[in-house]
Amino acid sequence: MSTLILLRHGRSDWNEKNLFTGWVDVDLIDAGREEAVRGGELLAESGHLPDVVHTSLLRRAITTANIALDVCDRHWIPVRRDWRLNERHYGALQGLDKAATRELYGEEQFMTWRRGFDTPPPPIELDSEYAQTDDPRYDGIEIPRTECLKDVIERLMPYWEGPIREDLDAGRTVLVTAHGNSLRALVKHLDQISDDDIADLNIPTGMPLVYDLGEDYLPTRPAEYLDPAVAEAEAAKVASQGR
Ligand SMILES: O=C(O)[C@@H](CO)OP(=O)(O)O
Repeated sequence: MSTLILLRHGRSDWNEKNLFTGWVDVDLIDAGREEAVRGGELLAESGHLPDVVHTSLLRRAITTANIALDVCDRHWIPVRRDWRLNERHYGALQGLDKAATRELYGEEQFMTWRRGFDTPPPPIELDSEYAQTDDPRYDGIEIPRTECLKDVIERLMPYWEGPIREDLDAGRTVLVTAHGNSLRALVKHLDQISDDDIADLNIPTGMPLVYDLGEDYLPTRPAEYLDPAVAEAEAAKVASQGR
């Protein structure tokens, strides 16, 4: 049996401004740094101390992991980073205001783009200021121009089945610090959630979610947020973005 801890980054500048973010590398705001501190305290208080951390290549996830691990005195553990843990690429929506987008295109289209399983938003123009063209961190990677959740699952699963499982196999407590939609993809797999039902799942910022996994790398019991009341309130805020 092994322990997997999922942690969405703390609140970012664009979460605060209600903008579609995707692969744009925005920073945490102070409240997001505080969430990361609290996340680290919860790890320490609960005794769930990571032996290794996996992060995306985006600053908000990296900084959240650094802060949380510093607080629980695990700043020294090995770090692995991979683009496959990045947020879902939001295509041409990156940089747009969520409420304005909802008003312009209507509730149904807005929710299809935001939470639909297999409908990607329109692709981003390569010369958009919010595209990642020529970003050296993605050298050698075919950068997506847009992604739906199904696409995220496809690019994430090889990383789950490879580097993350390697660490679980070695008996390590694994912390994965990533994003709302890349974690929705992983939770969909772990909790075997249907393509329709995953639309209703929202991951709160900065709150550790702990899984006990069996031999088949699936949960042996329901996963737990380390502060369930705060998790519920924060997930409701994510769900209502754009309203
Ligand atoms: O904008 C984004 O990249 C994501 C996460 O912040 O938003 P949403 O919850 O709307 O998918």
